[in-house]
Amino acid sequence: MTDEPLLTVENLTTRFHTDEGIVHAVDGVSFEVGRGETVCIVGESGSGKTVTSESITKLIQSPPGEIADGDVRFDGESIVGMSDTQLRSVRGGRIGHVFQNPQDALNPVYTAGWQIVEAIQLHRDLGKRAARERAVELLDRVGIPDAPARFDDYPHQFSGGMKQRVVIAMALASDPDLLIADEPTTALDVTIQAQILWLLRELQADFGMSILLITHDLSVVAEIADRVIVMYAGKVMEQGDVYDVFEHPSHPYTRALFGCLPGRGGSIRTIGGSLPSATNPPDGCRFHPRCPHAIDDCKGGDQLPLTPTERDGHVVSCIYYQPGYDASAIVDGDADDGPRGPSYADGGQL
Ligand SMILES: Nc1ncnc2c1ncn2[C@@H]1O[C@H](COP(=O)(O)OP(=O)(O)OP(=O)(O)O)[C@@H](O)[C@H]1O
Ligand code: NI
Repeated sequence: MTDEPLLTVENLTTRFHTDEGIVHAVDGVSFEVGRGETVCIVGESGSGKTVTSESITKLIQSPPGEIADGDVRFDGESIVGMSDTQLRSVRGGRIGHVFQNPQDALNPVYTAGWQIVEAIQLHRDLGKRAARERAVELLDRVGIPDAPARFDDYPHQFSGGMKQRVVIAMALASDPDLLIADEPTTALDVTIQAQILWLLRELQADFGMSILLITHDLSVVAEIADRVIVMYAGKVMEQGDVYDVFEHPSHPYTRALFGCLPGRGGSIRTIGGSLPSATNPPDGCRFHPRCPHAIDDCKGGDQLPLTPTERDGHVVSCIYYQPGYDASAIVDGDADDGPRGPSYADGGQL
């Protein structure tokens, strides 16, 4: 064991080769997830959140996908260089993955209990009886009432929310060190969504695992994240401690996303205009065509590297935070809960 973070993603670059050209889905993304830490990725639809999370365990289908550059290190080992056999023991083993739609993760012809037993036995040398006991324990732990009786039920006998709980139990079956959850609640009713996210938070506290969570629900982010990564058009725009990002959203994009939070709740806001073309992204800052603060200097060169703000670990990729520029132009004059106004409401649809 070292002080190294559990997960280190460095300059991750994932592309898709399509008839329309090369889709630059994830372009030089770097971040870390510490041990026992919960990190949330937020950003509009299409910004590269899923591709980032699926690149971590090389779930990207190739072709058309390709991890063109960068490295992913998990507990000190490079995943990018792993063989398929090594990868299989990491996936669903030390890294659990919960996808958006529980339907896809469960096999309709096997009972819920059987599927969890299988997930347990895949990674642990447990006899049938012990694995069954553990499966019932897990079903109970994820909040399935009357778990011993529900063990023999088939997926269709569970409601959507209960199904997602079963999927989470499956992901926990191998005692993962990292749980990746990609919008685990989008397919569910609003009230159930909150319950599932609270469950994740409780499980994180119990199991001590790290969580990488992708969600559109900013009230959830505020509640459960330790750190937040804001992505836009394949790039990280801002990253920092959850309090810093919520109290001092610094990139104009983050400020736009957070802009219409009723109180501190709400979802990712719809911003005027749309994401740039993924095959032909703009030069300069990827957000400049939609940014009310854009100046000529934002329009050329590469996306700026993430530069520190005055808060520890809070970094932002925006020219206003570079020496010689004045960040107060972005932050001052906006309402406390972020920018509003015509420049963000030009009627564009996402
Ligand atoms: N198999 C694929 N082939 C071509 N392009 C793809 C493929 N998968 C993803 N992309 C593209 O990669 C970019 C990033 O997609 P991604 O699914 O990561 O976005 P996201 O942030 O997860 O969005 P959402 O919030 O809608 O889930 C998009 O431009 C998308 O169209
Ligand atoms: Ni996604």
